[in-house]
Amino acid sequence: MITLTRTGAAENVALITLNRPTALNALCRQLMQELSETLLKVEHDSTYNVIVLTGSEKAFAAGADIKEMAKLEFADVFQKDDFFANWDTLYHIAKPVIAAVNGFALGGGTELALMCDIIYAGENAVFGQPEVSIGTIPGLGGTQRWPRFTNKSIAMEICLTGDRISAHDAKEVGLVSKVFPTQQLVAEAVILADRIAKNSPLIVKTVKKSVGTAYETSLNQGLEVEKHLFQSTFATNDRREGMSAFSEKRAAKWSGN
Ligand SMILES: C/C=C/C(=O)SCCNC(=O)CCNC(=O)[C@H](O)C(C)(C)COP(=O)(O)OP(=O)(O)OC[C@H]1O[C@@H](n2cnc3c(N)ncnc32)[C@H](O)[C@@H]1OP(=O)(O)O
Repeated sequence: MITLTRTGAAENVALITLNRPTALNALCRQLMQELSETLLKVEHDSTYNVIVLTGSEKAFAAGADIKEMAKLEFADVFQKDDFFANWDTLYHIAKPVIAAVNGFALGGGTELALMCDIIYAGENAVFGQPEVSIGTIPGLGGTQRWPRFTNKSIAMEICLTGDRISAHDAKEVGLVSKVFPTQQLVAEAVILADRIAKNSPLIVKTVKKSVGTAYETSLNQGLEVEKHLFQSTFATNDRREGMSAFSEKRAAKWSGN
């Protein structure tokens, strides 16, 4: 249900594709287990620097698997076994993750994209949180990340109505950073991944940690974390190399330490 392809100019971009076409990439347990395993494999393989997560042209993911969920009771999801085990692996990956979203990204599909660091959308992308229309609520971060990434009014409207929004509307409200023709989307996401992958993986990881802190703390706490992370780069060879290379007018050669 998941394919992993090595790509990018330097072959250091992991293209992870959700591949369950018969159910529009609905996020069943097996798919999420495989996704989690693939993400951890890439995370621990130093030959990969950046991850691009995508689906098909028709669907990034049509949400959690409703047919699987329909059989569950409260005790199943709360106590007996954690229905969301492994679902947030994506959010804890230290390497940058770019979501390349074409087609339906509904419910858990939108929430999966919201766990990524950057969202690029194809012109046919559709985002939304339709859980309210099937008697439940977003459970993978939708009610928390929409207000942080857009604003309260947009978040409430999306989550209370279940309405879908287009790629261009998603860009307008700040959910996605760029919109591309559907067929170019993945290539554009890989070009972006290449630009990130040209930098030191060590420093890229530090940048991700610092920006991510802005969504977890107060401004003052975040500024304190940023200051310490900035200072910590002065203990790295890559910081020395980057500044020397600038002065010597040459390309930096990163050692990753
Ligand atoms: C914490 C997270 C919670 C959640 O995420 S709750 C789920 C939120 N998502 C949704 O409510 C969306 C459900 N899906 C749909 O509304 C529609 O699909 C679409 C609008 C996305 C596409 O409609 P169309 O193009 O007509 O395709 P089709 O015939 O409905 O779907 C093709 C096959 O895919 C299965 N499928 C689609 N979405 C899901 C899903 N979320 N869970 C389980 N199966 C799904 C269908 O049932 C069907 O299968 P078959 O051909 O066997 O009838």
